Amino acid sequence: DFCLQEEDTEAPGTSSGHRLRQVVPDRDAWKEQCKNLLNYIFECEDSEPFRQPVDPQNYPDYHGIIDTPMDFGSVKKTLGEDRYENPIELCKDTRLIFANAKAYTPNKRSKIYSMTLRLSAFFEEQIRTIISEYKTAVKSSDSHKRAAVKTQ
Ligand SMILES: COCCNC(=O)N1CCN(C(=O)c2ccco2)CC1
Repeated sequence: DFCLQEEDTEAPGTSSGHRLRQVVPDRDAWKEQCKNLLNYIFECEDSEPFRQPVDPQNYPDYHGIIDTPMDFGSVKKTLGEDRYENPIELCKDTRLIFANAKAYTPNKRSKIYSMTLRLSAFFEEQIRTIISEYKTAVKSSDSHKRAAVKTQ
């Protein structure tokens, strides 16, 4: 892992001349990665029933069965408004979309429910790397903080 050398705590380009270029994992990269993943999901036909909230006019029993409705439009809006702290929170909301469809569907062969099976398989494949890289970046930035404290 990366740790700060003595000279790294000084301002860049100090009297010590050139400095080693630091490669530090970016702990904010997950946001753009999730934006791109959501855009791809929005392009998928399978996401069509899940891009906006259910209209109770069309499904009067929906809100009696589903306690916490969720849809990809809401997830995208929350992300865009910086109301997710990390990709784990976004993953939790997205899994709610799939769990709601499984809870509401009258049977597991329904068209709408079958769309969530393909969509969730794809989402889980993609989000695992985003979360893994985020957790690595957080660990690395924590070690940077510990190293910096040591040098003070
Ligand atoms: C064009 O989209 C409008 C908003 N969505 C919507 O009305 N839905 C999506 C949620 N939903 C189900 O998960 C479901 C499972 C089995 C039958 O339905 C009910 C239908």
